[in-house]
Parts: sequence; C-alpha cells; structure tokens
Amino acid sequence: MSEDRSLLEVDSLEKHFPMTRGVLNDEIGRVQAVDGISFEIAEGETFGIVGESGCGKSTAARTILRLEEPTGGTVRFDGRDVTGYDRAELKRFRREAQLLFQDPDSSLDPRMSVGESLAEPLIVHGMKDRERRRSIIESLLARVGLQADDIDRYPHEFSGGQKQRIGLARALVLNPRLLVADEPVSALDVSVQAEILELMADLQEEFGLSILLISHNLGVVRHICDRVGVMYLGKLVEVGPAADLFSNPKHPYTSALVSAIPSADPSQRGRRVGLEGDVPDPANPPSGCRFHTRCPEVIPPNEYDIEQETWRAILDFKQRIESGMTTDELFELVYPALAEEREGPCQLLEADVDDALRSEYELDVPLEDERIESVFASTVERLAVGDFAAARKLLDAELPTICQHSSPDLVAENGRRVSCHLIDERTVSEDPPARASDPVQVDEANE
Ligand SMILES: Nc1ncnc2c1ncn2[C@@H]1O[C@H](COP(=O)(O)OP(=O)(O)OP(=O)(O)O)[C@@H](O)[C@H]1O
Repeated sequence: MSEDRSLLEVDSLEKHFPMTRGVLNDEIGRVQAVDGISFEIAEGETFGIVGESGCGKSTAARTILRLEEPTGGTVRFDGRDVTGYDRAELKRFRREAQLLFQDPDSSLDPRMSVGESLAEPLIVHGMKDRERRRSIIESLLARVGLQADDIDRYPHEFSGGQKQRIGLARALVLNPRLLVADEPVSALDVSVQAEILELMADLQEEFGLSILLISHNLGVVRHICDRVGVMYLGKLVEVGPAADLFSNPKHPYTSALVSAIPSADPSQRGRRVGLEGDVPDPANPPSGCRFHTRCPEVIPPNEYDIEQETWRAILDFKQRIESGMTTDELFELVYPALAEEREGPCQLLEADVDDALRSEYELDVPLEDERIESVFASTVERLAVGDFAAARKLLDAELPTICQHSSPDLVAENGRRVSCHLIDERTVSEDPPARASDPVQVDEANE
C-alpha cells in the first residue's frame, strides 16, 4: 500500500566509472553505468527497476546507498541530501536503508551462528543488552518463517531459501525504512522464489517498509511492485504504475521485455517481440536514443515507404558499415569459402557483394522503396571498390533516423514517463525526422 510522501527522491543521478591506462592511470574513457536517472519512492511503496544485465541497475542501487560515490545528481532520503552526508549521518542512513544481497551466502559469515550474524548490526549500532538482542532476533526469525531455536545454527545447515529468509531478517534487524533488494531471488530455485517474494510483500506491510527491488526478471517485479522503472544502458526509458506498464507498455524496450515474460494464457503466447543482440558497451553508448540500435520500432523518415521490419534490417546493415567494417570482413561475408586461402588484396564483384548483403540482412530484390533501393545499390558500388568512407557518408546522409540523431525527452503522460520519439507527439507529428539536406541534430551528451 503506497502513500504520497516520498521517502526517497533520486534526481538526475549519474555514476560514471573512469577507464584508465598505463602506470599513470591516464583516463581513456568513462563507463556511463548510470547516466541521469530520476525517480521517487513513497513511504510504504515498492518500486522496481528492471532491465537486461549490464543496464546499470546494481550500480544505481549501490550509488543510491552511497556504497559508490555519485558522479552527479542527488539522492534525497526523507527530504535530506544523502550525497552531502558526513560520517555520522551516513552511519544513521545505513541503519535506515538496508541492502538485501542476491546471494545470501555473501551476507552470512559461515563461521558465525545465525544469532551472531544478526546480532552484529545491533552491536555496531550500540545495543549492548545481550538478552534484548537475543529476544529481537528470535522474534524476527519466527517472523521470517524460521524457528526461534535456529538462532544457534550455522548457515550451512540451511537451504538457499532459508538462507535468504535469514538474509531478510538481517536486513530488517535495525528496523530500516528502506530495503534495497538487488536480485533477491535470482540465486534461488524457482520453486522457492515466489515464497520469498510473498514474504517480502508481507514484511513490507507489517513494517511499513519502502522497497527498491532490482531485477532483470519482469515476472519477479510484477509480483510485488507498485511502480516500475525500465532501465536501458544507464537511463530510465519508462516509469509508471506496474499494472499499467505491464498491460500497456509504451516504450518499445518495455514492450520487448514484457512480451518475453512467459504467459499461461495461450492467446498471449507467440507474441514475442524480438530483441536482438546484446546491450551495447556503456563506455561507448549509441547516439540519440540509446535503444535505437536494437529497437524494433525505430522510426523511418516520413518520405520513405518502407515496412518496419525492412527498415530495421536496413539500419542493421547501416550500423554494421558505420561500426567500421573492414575489407577482410566484407570479403569473408561475400566469399566465406575463400576467406582462408586469400592472400593480399582481392577484387570483390559488385553483384556478389549485393547478393551477400541482401541475404545477410534479408533484403528484397529490389527493395520496395525505389529511393532506398537506389541508396543501397550505390552503397554496394562503393563497398565493392573498398571505399568504406564514401559508403558510410552516403548511408548517413540518405538513411537518417531521428532515433539516431536526437535524444528523446522523458515525456510525462497519464502518470507515466516515457522517453521515446514515438511518444513525443511534437517530434513525431510536427518535426519531420532529419533528411540528408536538413542539419542533423546531434545529441551533445553522446558526441
Ligand atoms: N566498478 C566498476 N568499474 C567499471 N565498470 C563497472 C563497475 N561496476 C559496474 N561497471 C559496468 O557498469 C555497467 C553496469 O553494470 P551493473 O552491474 O550496474 O549492471 P546491471 O544492470 O546490474 O547488470 P547485472 O545484473 O549483470 O549486474 C556494466 O557495463 C559494468 O561492466
């Protein structure tokens, strides 16, 4: 049950990790693990962050708890800026905001009994009375579904699910107001995952907790979250109430994740939206909308008459050339059987290049839109003579997409926030996407 008052307010939070080289640690780049995320969690609310592996979820959680120092932005807890806390304030904050680990083994010392492990935070925070500590721990163990006499047993005597119950008890022993749970069930058997999630939901009600739940698994998030933020490559692309977001995803990335949730309803099966490839490198994220390199709904210029699927394939081809394809790679694609025997420069026949590329990207002969067909043919001509720079220039000039050239704003719409050019009415209906002759708007952050 959520209330209105925000316990946690995250505003434009950034965490960039410097990449260094050599003994002098020269900075050669930055991993933009978290790049300007904003959201809030009300008292008693469960907020989930979902996204594929490498999107920056754990870094976001650790930076919010100040286990990592933020590069930019603010985190306010109960109205006060956590990023400015001194040591004493940080100690108090660490009592009020607890982290629940993915792997319960990492929070439990195998040499300590359950009672000793759970007593540790109480001792650190000044509770000297041994009997009182024992009675708090025994009642908490009972509350998480274990026996009071489990207090004297050791971690190896418990199953994974039981160990996560102990982990929960440890996280709650200081009576925190915020629980940050990073993949709390992904290390557990599927059969016990739901039990732990139910327990978390019950404990939240009972203790009036706010929860930040991090997971790559939408099924897990759907189980207990009030609101959800969908994270892609360091940014939140969509935020909204969980029920709404799952039943009516607005961002193509959310749609793809939602469509991948296994469904018990046969009418919903087989409606998967393909999500090809991996999350790009956060040290070198794509320009514009970061999802454009994989987006099944990437926007074509208005004046082209092209099926969405073909446009995606054309852009995949364009990205391959833009990413710096070499003559060797093109040769291997065109003449795979000859690639090993090849010595020195070799002539590529234009017709063979054309065939190979059309088959690789499943493009029709000819393409349905005459102008795109002509751009493709001219590009092939340049590739066949090894002029990759001219091919890149041509593709960039003639096959632009706003998704590549401009970063979408986070638009608020009926309690949802979505960052996509498809949602940005102004961009889609009034500003036609840039064409060759238009000045291209480059996203400054990604230059
Ligand atoms: N200390 C670090 N130094 C450099 N890069 C880091 C560091 N920690 C994380 N990263 C990078 O930041 C990016 C985001 O990582 P993060 O672990 O936050 O993602 P995630 O969404 O939680 O994924 P996963 O579920 O796999 O942990 C990744 O590319 C990761 O390699």
